[in-house]
Amino acid sequence: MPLILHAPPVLLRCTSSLPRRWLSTFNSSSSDFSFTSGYSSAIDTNTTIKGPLGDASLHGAHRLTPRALKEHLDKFVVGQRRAKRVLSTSVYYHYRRIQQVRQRQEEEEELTRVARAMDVHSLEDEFPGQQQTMHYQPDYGRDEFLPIHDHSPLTLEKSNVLCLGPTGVGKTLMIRTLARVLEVPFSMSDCTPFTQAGYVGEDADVCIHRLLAASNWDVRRAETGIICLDEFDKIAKPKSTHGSKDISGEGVQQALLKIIEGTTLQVSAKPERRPPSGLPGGSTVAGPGGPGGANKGEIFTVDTSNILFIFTGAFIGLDKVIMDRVSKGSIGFNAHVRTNGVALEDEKFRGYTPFFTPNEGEGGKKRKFNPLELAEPGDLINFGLIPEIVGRIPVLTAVEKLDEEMLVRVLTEPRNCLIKQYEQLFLMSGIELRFTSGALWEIAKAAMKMETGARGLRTVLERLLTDAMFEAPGSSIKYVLVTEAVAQKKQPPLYFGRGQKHQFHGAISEEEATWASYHGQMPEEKPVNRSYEDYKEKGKAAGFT
Ligand SMILES: Nc1ncnc2c1ncn2[C@@H]1O[C@H](COP(=O)(O)OP(=O)(O)OP(=O)(O)O)[C@@H](O)[C@H]1O
Repeated sequence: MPLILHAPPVLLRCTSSLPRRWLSTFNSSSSDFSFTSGYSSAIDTNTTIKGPLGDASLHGAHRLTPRALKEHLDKFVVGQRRAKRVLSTSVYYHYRRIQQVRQRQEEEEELTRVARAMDVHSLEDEFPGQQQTMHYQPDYGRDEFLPIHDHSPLTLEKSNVLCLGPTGVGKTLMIRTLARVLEVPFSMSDCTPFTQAGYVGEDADVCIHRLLAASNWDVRRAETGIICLDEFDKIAKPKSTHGSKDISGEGVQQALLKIIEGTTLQVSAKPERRPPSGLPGGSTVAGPGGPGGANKGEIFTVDTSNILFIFTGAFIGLDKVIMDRVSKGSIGFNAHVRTNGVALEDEKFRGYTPFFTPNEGEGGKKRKFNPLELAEPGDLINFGLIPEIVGRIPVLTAVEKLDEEMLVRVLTEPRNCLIKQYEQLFLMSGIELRFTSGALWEIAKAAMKMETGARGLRTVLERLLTDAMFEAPGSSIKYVLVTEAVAQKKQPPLYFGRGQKHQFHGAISEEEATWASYHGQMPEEKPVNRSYEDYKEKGKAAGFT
C-alpha cells in the first residue's frame, strides 16, 4: 500500500531536497505525496512492452524474456542456436536498461513539472536583496569525518558484444531482427573505411551519425540504440607496421575506445528529415540551428553510454590461433585436434569447457564444433586487437558455417525465405513457380561452393531464373518448374502453358517419387516439393510462422 503524506505548504517548499522518486508521484492538485517503500528504479517486470513483443500473439503474455526473443529469432534465422541465445540475452538486458534510462528521464521531467507547478522560488525571491548565507559551524567535539552518503541510483551498465563467424550466415540478420522487434534504432557501419581522425577515410564517429539518422534525428532515441560495427576484424593491428603509423588499425581502435565505453559526442549534421511533431521523446537539438533550423547544419550532442555496440567479423585465421592455444592445453586433446582438423568431438569439447552449451543442431543432432566458440580475450589480442578494446567487449559469441542442409532450410523455412520470395515474384505475373526437392538440394550445393554463406543462394537462384523471369511475364507460360536437372544447369527451366496444369503437377510428382526412392534413407525433414500452403504448414510445425 502506498503511504500517503498530507504535506503542509511549508514542506512543499523543500521539495528539491526530497528524493526524486517521491516527487514523481506527487499529485499537485490535491497537495498529496504518495510514495512506495520500494526503490523506484527497480525493474518493473509488469511494464508493458512497446513494439511487437508487447503483442500477446507473439509470446502469450506481455512479458519479454530472452527466451521469447530467441524464439522470435528462430522464425527468421536458421541454426546459430548459441549466438541467438547470447544475442537475445544481451539485447534483452539492453532493452531493460533502456527502460530504466527512460524511467529516469521521465522522473526528471516530472520533477521539473512538479517544481513549476508548485511555483518553487528562492529565498531571494521572497526577500529581494537578501542573500542566503551558510554558516559553518565547526564541531570540535567530533574527531571522525562525517560519512559521505551517495544517493545516486544504481546504474546498469551495458555489455557490448562481439559476434565472430564467417560471412553470410546470419550475424546481421539476427541483430537487425532483434532491433526491429524491440523498436530500437539500429545502424550498421563497416569498419573497413574507418581511419584515425584527420586522415583520409571515415571517422569512427560516423557510426553515431548513422544511428542518429536511423532515429530520425531524435537524440534521445539514438542514445539507447544499437550499433552494429561490421568487419571489425579489419581494424586489427597488422603484425608489422614497418615503423609507420597504423591509422586504419590501432588508430581506429583507439578512436573507438571512448565511443563504445560512453562519451558525449558532438555530431554535426544537416538532417534531411525533421521528426514529426508529437514523436515520443522529441528531438533534443542543440546548436545554432535549434529545433527549427532544419536546413542549417546542426550540432547534436549524443551521449553514447547507453548505446549497445555489437561487433561482427569473420576473423579469418583466428580459429588457428584458438586451436593452437587449445591444443597446448592437453596432449590427448591435442592429438584429437590434430587428427580431425577443426572438428572437435562432443565429449572432448564438453570436457574442455564443462559449463559450455554446445551449438547443437535442432532436433538434438550433433554438429561440428566451431573453434571460434572457444575464443578468449587473449586470442583476440593475439589476432591484433588492443587489450583496451577487448576489455570493453565482455560478451563473445560465434556463429557457425551453414552446411548444405541448413542452406536448404534457409531457402524454404524462414518467414522471408527465398523460395517464397521468388514464388511470390512470379505469382505477381500470374505464373506458378515450383522447385522440386532435388532442385533445392542442388541449389544449396552450388551455394556451398561459392563460400559466401546464404548469400550464395540468391546468386544461384538469380542465375537459374533470369531467363524465366524475362520470358514468362506476358507470354503463354503459366507454370515454371525447376527440377534437379535444371538446378544442375543440364537444361533450362520447364515451361507449361495454361492448359498444362496436369502435366506440370505430373512432372513434379514424378521427380519427387524418384527423389524419394533414391533418397529413401534421408531424414524426414528434408524438404519435399511444397506449395505455399505446404510451406506454411511445415513452417508452423517447425515453429516458423
Ligand atoms: N542463418 C540464416 N538463416 C536465414 N537466413 C540467413 C541466414 N544466414 C544468412 N541468411 C540470409 O543471408 C543474408 C545475409 O546474411 P547476413 O547479412 O546476416 O550475413 P552476415 O553473417 O552478417 O555476413 P557479413 O559478415 O558478410 O555481413 C540475409 O539477409 C539472409 O537472407
